[in-house]
Amino acid sequence: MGTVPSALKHCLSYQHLLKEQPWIGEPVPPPQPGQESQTSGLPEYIKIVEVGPRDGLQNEKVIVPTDIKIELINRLSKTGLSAIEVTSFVSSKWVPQMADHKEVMKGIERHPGVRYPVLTPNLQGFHNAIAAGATEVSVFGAASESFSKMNINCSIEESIEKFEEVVKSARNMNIPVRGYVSCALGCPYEGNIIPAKVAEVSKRLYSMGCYEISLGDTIGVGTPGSMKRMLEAVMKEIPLSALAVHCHDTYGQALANILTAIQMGVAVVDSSVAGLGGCPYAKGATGNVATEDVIYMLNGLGINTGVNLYRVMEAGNFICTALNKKTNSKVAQASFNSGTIN
Ligand SMILES: CC(C)(COP(=O)([O-])OP(=O)([O-])OC[C@H]1O[C@@H](n2cnc3c(N)ncnc32)[C@H](O)[C@@H]1OP(=O)([O-])[O-])[C@@H](O)C(=O)NCCC(=O)NCCSC(=O)C[C@@](C)(O)CC(=O)[O-]
Repeated sequence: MGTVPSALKHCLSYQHLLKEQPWIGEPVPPPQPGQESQTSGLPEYIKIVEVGPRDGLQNEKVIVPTDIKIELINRLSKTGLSAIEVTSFVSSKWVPQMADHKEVMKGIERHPGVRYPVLTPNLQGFHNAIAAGATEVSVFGAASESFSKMNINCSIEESIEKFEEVVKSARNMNIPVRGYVSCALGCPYEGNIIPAKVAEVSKRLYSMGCYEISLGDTIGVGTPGSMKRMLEAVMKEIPLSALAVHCHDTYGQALANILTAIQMGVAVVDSSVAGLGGCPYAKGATGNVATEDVIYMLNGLGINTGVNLYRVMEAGNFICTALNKKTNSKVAQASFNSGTIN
């Protein structure tokens, strides 16, 4: 901390913040009957979908040991999160980091009230996921032809056909399917993506039976302005209650974009512990918005997430220590710098 005045050091101390402003670390209780909501027009509850174990780790150069992945998920399961994306049933030639999908899926402790979705690009991935014990899957499409080709080796149209097969099989087995639309605010190969294309792909995924559509700013180029325009287009086609946002923080806009989305009524936010992440097929894209930073912002807005910020920070500290890297969470950095978390 060097020459930082002790008063500021005190302010940065997470434990002091916790003592003095309990709303920072603890989920906000729902309003009592007759009590006015603190959120003034914003959703009262936001579901956080933790994507760290999958999106966060998939781009790590060095293969993360399976037991570390399992331990991370087990720790995240104790934070109050209700959805943790565990792994991807994709080709290990394409994404070597996810090659241990079966072992991870079988190795984790399942906590009541927590869902553990996994990515499945096609029927092969779906069957492998189910055999490993998955009870929820996600298909992942894109609003950019070039990204679709680079990421899953087929056109958007071909991907929709593969996803329909997955959704049909999943329906027969009562397995919920989530749908991703990548490049919702820009593409690493095509640049600008028009909102109408995002709306079109989202509508197709929703119509085929995906219960939730996660709109991915894959390379983190969006701004509150482009987020608003894109959501306005998508909301004409899909109920607000079925939308999620998935923001990478490459240009430092993720929290502002998320705030814009929740001001428009979106109540599901994807994020990654310690801000880990990136997509192997979106060069230069940095991690997802950090879960810690999203919870800190939502706690400050009086929005309930049910997630304990302190425990997420501990999980973040665990994975950063294991990976020997610095956290990307500003909230965790502030706390580490003040010496209260170690
Ligand atoms: C989709 C494929 C498999 C097509 O890959 P392909 O080469 O076109 O597949 P194929 O059907 O021609 O089969 C070729 C080989 O792959 C195998 N194969 C085929 N399917 C599977 C499977 N499911 N699991 C395991 N193996 C599989 C298949 O068995 C065969 O093996 P071989 O005979 O050569 O030994 C490939 O392109 C792939 O694995 N891509 C992965 C891409 C990926 O995981 N990207 C990162 C996740 S997306 C993301 O991060 C964005 C997101 C979701 O976070 C939102 C955002 O930020 O925007």
